[in-house]
Amino acid sequence: MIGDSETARSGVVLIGMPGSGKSTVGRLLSEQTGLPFLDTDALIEAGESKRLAEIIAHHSPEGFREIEAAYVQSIQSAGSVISTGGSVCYSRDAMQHLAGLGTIVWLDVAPEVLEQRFADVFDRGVLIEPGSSLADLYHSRFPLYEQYAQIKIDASPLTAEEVVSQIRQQLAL
Ligand SMILES: Nc1ncnc2c1ncn2[C@@H]1O[C@H](COP(=O)(O)OP(=O)(O)OP(=O)(O)O)[C@@H](O)[C@H]1O
Ligand SMILES: O=C(O)C1=C[C@@H](O)[C@@H](O)[C@H](O)C1
Ligand SMILES: [Mg+2]
Repeated sequence: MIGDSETARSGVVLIGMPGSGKSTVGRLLSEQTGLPFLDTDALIEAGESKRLAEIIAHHSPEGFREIEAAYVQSIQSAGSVISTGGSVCYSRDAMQHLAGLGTIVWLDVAPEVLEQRFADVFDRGVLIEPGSSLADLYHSRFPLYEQYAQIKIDASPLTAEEVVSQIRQQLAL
């Protein structure tokens, strides 16, 4: 667990698997609290003028991770709600930077639930080895999300509104 300064406490950084609800919950939390909202996937797409799936298709997984880490480390907005991409957990530097911008909240959603949320994980542009399942990805990323999270929400049985409510309760927002 890293990042515990006063500045870090003023914002919220959502991490977790693709489809765990980071963008949905982040937008709702921003609407309810009035904190500005930033989605790192949108930041990358705007900066590269391409859709994520296209960017991923044109780079190696390591290449995409470097691009993502550079965009994330360019963010200066402490005190915002920041929804990240699921793969940001691979960059220690990016995670350390995020820890300086807000409390890191992990939306933990079981792979069986994630599978119901999108038909084809490969269409979505996720960094997953061909032949691997969402469950494989979940288990390989679990220790990374766990390492960086300051708060973990067991979000599998919750609606997006309930997740927002738990975050607001835990952070007194
Ligand atoms: N708590 C929830 N319960 C049910 N469905 C949800 C919940 N949160 C999000 N969803 C739905 O799951 C899908 C994925 O959500 P979302 O795009 O917010 O995930 P994400 O974590 O931002 O994914 P990515 O890492 O790909 O950006 C959307 O269709 C959204 O409406
Ligand atoms: O979990 C992942 O591997 C990804 C999730 C998306 O949010 C994007 O950041 C990108 O498509 C990779
Ligand atoms: Mg998202």
